[in-house]
Amino acid sequence: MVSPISVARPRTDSHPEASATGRSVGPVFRPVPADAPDAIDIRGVTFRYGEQVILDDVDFQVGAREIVGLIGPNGGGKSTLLKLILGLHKPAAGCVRVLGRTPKAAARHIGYVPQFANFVKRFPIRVEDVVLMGRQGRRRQWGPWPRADREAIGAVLEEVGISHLRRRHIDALSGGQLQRVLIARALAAEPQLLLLDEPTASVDSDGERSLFELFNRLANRMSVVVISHDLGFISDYVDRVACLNRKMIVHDTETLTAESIERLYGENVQMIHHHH
Ligand SMILES: Nc1ncnc2c1ncn2[C@@H]1O[C@H](COP(=O)(O)OP(=O)(O)OP(=O)(O)O)[C@@H](O)[C@H]1O
Repeated sequence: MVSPISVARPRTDSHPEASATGRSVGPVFRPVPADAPDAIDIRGVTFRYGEQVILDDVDFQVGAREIVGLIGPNGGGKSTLLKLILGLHKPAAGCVRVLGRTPKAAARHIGYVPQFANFVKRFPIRVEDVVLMGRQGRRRQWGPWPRADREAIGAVLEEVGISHLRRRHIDALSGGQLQRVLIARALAAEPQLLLLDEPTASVDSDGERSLFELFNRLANRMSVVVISHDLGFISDYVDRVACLNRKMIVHDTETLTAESIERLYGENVQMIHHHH
């Protein structure tokens, strides 16, 4: 018999006023309008670096307030797919729509947490300065940050659990703390769609669980796509798992099994390690 990896996808922070969709009520819960566009609608997308086909006729949809895990072997094209959603790459064929618009038009409503290895720590700046950077796209004038922005990031720091680090310089942070700072920076933009590229790569397993709980909570008010190599965690906290290895296969987590993953990739995704 084939055993499912997980069937439990509880929403954290559940509340008696949970909506008809079964979603729990988060801090700034608003019902999903019936006509809300998909957060991501990718159809027939092909992308190449030179001659190398990285994405081959990929379809991928993510609904409003859905949380989707994106898995697949190293080099399978996961980061490339996020870059297409961000409008940093253009497809050779097919169509990418984000929040009902072109990626470029949607960009300021997308929060992006890049792979940790890409972040240079040696800037002489504090946590709050990094997080305030996330407000830049909403800014109307230069000069000191208005009080409203400082208050907004106070709420974000609290939500991400790093209020106590607000005045700390970033080169004094642990990997897990810095990861939370980057998540807070993305949330400071008040995104409708949050993209996270391996946000738990440098975090221990307690930290990883608490980050996945946070992502699950955030999906009460935004759509979330999280890349991870850790199937055990991911399947506990997401609505669906999408498997990408040049081609895309999307599962409901209730039908995803270790055997089906192995069949698709010829190996256990949990055993794939990152080499950055
Ligand atoms: N700028 C680039 N120029 C050429 N090839 C690239 C470039 N960036 C990535 N690639 C190649 O594209 C393929 C897909 O890379 P991508 O980073 O999207 O994979 P991934 O699934 O995110 O992998 P990982 O799990 O290792 O992060 C890889 O073969 C990679 O070497």
